[in-house]
Amino acid sequence: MDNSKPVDQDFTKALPKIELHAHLSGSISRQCLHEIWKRKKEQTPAFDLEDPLVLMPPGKVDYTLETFFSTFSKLTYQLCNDLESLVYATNSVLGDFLEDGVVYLELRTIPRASHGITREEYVNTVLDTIENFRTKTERMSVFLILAVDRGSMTATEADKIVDLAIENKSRGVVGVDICGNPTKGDVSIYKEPFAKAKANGLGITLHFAETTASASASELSTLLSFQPDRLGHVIHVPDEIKKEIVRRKVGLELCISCNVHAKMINGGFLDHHFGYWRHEDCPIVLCTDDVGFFCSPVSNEYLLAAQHFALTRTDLFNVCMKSADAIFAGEYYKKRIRGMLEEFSPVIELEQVNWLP
Ligand SMILES: CNc1ncnc2c1ncn2[C@@H]1O[C@H](COP(=O)(O)O)[C@@H](O)[C@H]1O
Repeated sequence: MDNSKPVDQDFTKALPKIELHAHLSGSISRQCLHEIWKRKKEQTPAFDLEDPLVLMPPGKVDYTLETFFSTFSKLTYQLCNDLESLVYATNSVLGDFLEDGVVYLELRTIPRASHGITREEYVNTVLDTIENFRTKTERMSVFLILAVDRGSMTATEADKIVDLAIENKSRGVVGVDICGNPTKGDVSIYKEPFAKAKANGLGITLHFAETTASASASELSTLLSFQPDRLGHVIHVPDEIKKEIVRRKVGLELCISCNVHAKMINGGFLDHHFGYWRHEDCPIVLCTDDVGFFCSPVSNEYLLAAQHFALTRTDLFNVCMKSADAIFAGEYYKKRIRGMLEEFSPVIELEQVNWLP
């Protein structure tokens, strides 16, 4: 790898990347939300919601956790509340990741029941859309993680989500997650459903220590007792727990732009804990979290990491190589990602980057 060449957007876009922590509804672009809004407005002129491009003006990324969570209920979920919109949004999100040079995606979503749509229909629709997408391109492999919303779900509801995940393993559901507003809920109620998920061979990823409110010693040790394969965010982590995470070599899904813009960390990009974790022996996966809000695609997360932590092309390449260890889909896909990276390495030297299908 020629490190005399700078890390630029062309490089980070062409690099075969993986994304493991993208929330479906948070990844919908403003333009796509606008298109869904326009269609609804045409079908029902009395549809009483302001244009997403007004509610989420282009360039706005300063969502605090409070404004962030309320935007889903006030806007996104008002638009993606029918199966046609869900298909449209899912296709748009998949296309955006492909276009950004992602070669392996584990998308996550909370199966929401709404307006006559059951959780089963929601999951089936997303899986149908993914299956249809697979027929159009082989470049990007796509899998699904089903998420439990700690802000609203009971243990029985979490159990139902885990059952749905188990039932749909053969269709590409690879894991389960606990997400939602970290200032709400008691994660210990999900112990049994997550034990069932583990026993049935699903990957476990958990939102972990996102805020001080969700970083008490008891919450973190409860979450670690679920035997997670990966952790998301890992911000407010005491030293003893950091040691345990390293001992277990847990995969870490780090979301630099989200954490900086939402003020989940103190300080700016340079202060992000990527700077700490990159020296530890855990696979690190740079992730977008919610690119629809923070407007930083995966390629830009790699660029930011390079710019703020003085990383070379080889460093980024190595982050990608190691990140493959953290995927849920198994050895075949790990080899596939590593093979794509190996193929990419000489291509970059010759500056013949031409991977789009
Ligand atoms: C700071 N980052 C985050 N922390 C915690 N939960 C998050 C999140 N970003 C997104 N979500 C969760 O994912 C849902 C949207 O996608 P789906 O409707 O499931 O596709 C949000 O409602 C929220 O519960």
